[in-house]
Amino acid sequence: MKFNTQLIHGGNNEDPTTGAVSTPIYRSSTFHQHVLGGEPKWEYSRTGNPTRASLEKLIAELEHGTAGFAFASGSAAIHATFSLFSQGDHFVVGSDVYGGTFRLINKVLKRFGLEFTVVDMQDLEAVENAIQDNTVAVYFETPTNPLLQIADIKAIASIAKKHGIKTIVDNTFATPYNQQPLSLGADIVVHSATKYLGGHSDVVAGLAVTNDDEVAEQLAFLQNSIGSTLGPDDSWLLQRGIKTLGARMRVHQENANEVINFLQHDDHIGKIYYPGLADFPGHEVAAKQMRNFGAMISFELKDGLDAKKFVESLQLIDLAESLGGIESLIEVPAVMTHGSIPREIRLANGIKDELIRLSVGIEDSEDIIADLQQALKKLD
Ligand SMILES: Cc1ncc(COP(=O)(O)O)c(C=O)c1O
Ligand SMILES: N[C@@H](CCSC[C@H](N)C(=O)O)C(=O)O
Repeated sequence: MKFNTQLIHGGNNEDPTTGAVSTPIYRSSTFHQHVLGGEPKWEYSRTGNPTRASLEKLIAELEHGTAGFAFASGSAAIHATFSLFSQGDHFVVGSDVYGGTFRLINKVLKRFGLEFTVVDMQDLEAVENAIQDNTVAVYFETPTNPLLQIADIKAIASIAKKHGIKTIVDNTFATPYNQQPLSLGADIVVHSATKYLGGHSDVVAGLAVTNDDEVAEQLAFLQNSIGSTLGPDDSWLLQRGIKTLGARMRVHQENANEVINFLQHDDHIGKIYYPGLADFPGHEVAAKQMRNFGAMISFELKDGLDAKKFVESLQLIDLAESLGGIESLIEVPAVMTHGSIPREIRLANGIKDELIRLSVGIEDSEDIIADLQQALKKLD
C-alpha cells in the first residue's frame, strides 16, 4: 500500500463488530473478563484501548516501524523514551531542540542521574567525539525547532551502530510524509503529534515508534507503568487528522514555496532559515533524506526593524505557540517556545532574540503573503 492510501486505510480501520469504517471511540476504562486469570486482549484502558491501538498500529505502519505508542503529549512520549535508560547513562543531544525538550533534559532527567552532552548534529565528527563509554543513545530533531538545521540521519545512525548505541529522532517537523528515520537507520522515532499529524490545532498528543522488539516491549511496559497514555477521544481525533496528512502537506508545501519566494524578495527580510534554499547549510542532506522540505520557515528582519511590532501587526496569521496546523502561526522563539532556555545558551546555539518562526498554513497563499506584506509595511 502506498503512503497516502496507508494514511486512510492503515491502523485497525474497520471495526470488527460493526463494520464501522471510522474506528469507534471505545470510551471504556475497563473491559469485562470472561474467565478469571485468562489473558484478555483488552483489560484496562491505560494498558491498552482499541481506539488507541488503531492509532498506534497506523503510526507504526507510517514510520515503517513494528510498534507504535500513543501518549498524552509529545513531551510525555519523549519522557517515556528517555525512561528506557537508567541513572548514569549518557546521551549525545542535538544543540537545537524544542525548548521544552531542553527543559525536560536539564530540569527533570538530570535530577534522575541521566547525563547529556549537547552537540551540533550537523558536525558528524563532533557527534562521534562526544560518545563516551557510558553513552547509550544520540537524540536529535531534524529539521530542528526553530533553526531548521538538518542532521544526516543515516550517517549519525551508522556512527551510533558502530558504538552499539541507539539513535532517537524527533520527526515532528518533517512528519513521516517527508521523512522516515527508521528506514534511515534510527531505532526510535518520537513525535509531537500535536503538530502536523493532528493538523488542526485541536489535540495535544505524542507518539513513539520503534522497529526494535526489545525496545517495543520496554516501551509498552513504560507506557503502562508511567501511565501518560492518550485517551480514546484524542486517539480518534488524531487518527482522523492523520488521514489527511498527505493532502495537507502538499498544500503546506505549495504555500511555503510561495512564501519563501516572497520573503526572499522583500527588503525588510534579513536571514532566512529554510532547508529548501540551495545555499542553506543542510540543503543537500535534506534533499537526500526528505521527500520535500516542509513548511516551517524561520527568518530575521533586517537590523533595526521591530520584530514585536511586525508580529503584532499581523491580522490573519495568528501569533501563537505550536505549528503544523491548517492555520498559519507565527511566533518569536526567544519569548515563546524556547523561553525556557537561558538566554546565553539560546544565543550560543544561534537563536537570536528577534528570530521569527512561521508555520505556513493551508489558507490561500495570496492571503498569507498579503498579511505578511501589510505587517512589514508598518515597519517603514
Ligand atoms: C519538535 C518538538 N518536539 C516535541 C514537542 C513537545 O510536544 P507537545 O507540545 O505535544 O508536548 C514540541 C512542541 O511542543 C516540538 O516542537
Ligand atoms: N508554553 C509552552 C511552550 C509550548 S511550545 C509548542 C511547540 N513545541 C512549538 O514549538 O511551538 C511550554 O512552556 O511548554
